[in-house]
Amino acid sequence: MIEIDDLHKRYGDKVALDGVTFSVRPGEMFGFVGANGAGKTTTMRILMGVLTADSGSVRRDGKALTFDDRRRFGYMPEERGLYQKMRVFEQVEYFGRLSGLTPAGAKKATGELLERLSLTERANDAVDALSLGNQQRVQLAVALVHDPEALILDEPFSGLDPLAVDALAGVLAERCAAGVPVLFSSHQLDLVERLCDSVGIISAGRVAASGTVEELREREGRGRLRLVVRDASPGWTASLPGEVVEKGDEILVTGVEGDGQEILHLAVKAGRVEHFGWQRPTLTEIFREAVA
Ligand SMILES: Nc1ncnc2c1ncn2[C@@H]1O[C@H](COP(=O)(O)OP(=O)(O)OP(=O)(O)O)[C@@H](O)[C@H]1O
Repeated sequence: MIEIDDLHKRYGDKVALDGVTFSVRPGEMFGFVGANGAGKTTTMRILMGVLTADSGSVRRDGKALTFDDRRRFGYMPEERGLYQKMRVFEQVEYFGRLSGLTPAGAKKATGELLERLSLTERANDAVDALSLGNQQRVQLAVALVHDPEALILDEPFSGLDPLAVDALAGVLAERCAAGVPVLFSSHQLDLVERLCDSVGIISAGRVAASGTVEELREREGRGRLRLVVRDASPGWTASLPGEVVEKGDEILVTGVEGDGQEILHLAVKAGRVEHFGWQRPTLTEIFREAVA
């Protein structure tokens, strides 16, 4: 288990982190989301030892992370960091060797990953001859080549086409299934919702909400009813409690207390109830609420 505990970090007068706490379990895919400047990169840099925190700690199974632990992690930094003139195969293999693989092991792992990320045909091209999306794939191969014990990826999906997104999602899911904790940041909330077991929403240097996607939807969705009432008598919604938004026959009521039976009763009296149910928010709606 990777534990991030009460991290504080200032850059001069600017408070970047104001008590960030969350954890990522083995085999868990954790999506780290937040507005620009919320503190995601700073948190991941501290986790990887690129930056030091003013206070707080980063632990693995209760023990402070060491240089050796981090060497066995796969990291994709925001600033990236490939040798632009080096060929793709050579580069991934080189990083594999740096992370402790044998020459034969590095060669084998590089070949497999390039195949997986559809880069085999570009294996002998220099990185600067590749499109940005393909450079991103190489960066991912570098993070993955040594079969890391944990993955810390800063916006790994940005700039990837849908096929590359699927390929990466498949690789990450496999690593998770093998028990590896995976933490990645992203602004693509639909993707985070689809892929992640858990999510942390960071806002102004604090974790505004965290938990499994299901927990968040359950928690934040309480009190939101959606109804579809056909042929209703005009103006019937005026007596509904809570905040009411109407779109034709569809009615969304928020701030509902109790089990909503009173609302159902009024709806049945007013017209033909075609739908009545609690509405669970999307991650985007939860995000908007959490960072508001
Ligand atoms: N080297 C630095 N010097 C001064 N301020 C910094 C530095 N790095 C980050 N900050 C500030 O710290 C805050 C957190 O930045 P950080 O890069 O961690 O956010 P982020 O959530 O990763 O944002 P984004 O989604 O835009 O990548 C921001 O206000 C940013 O301007």
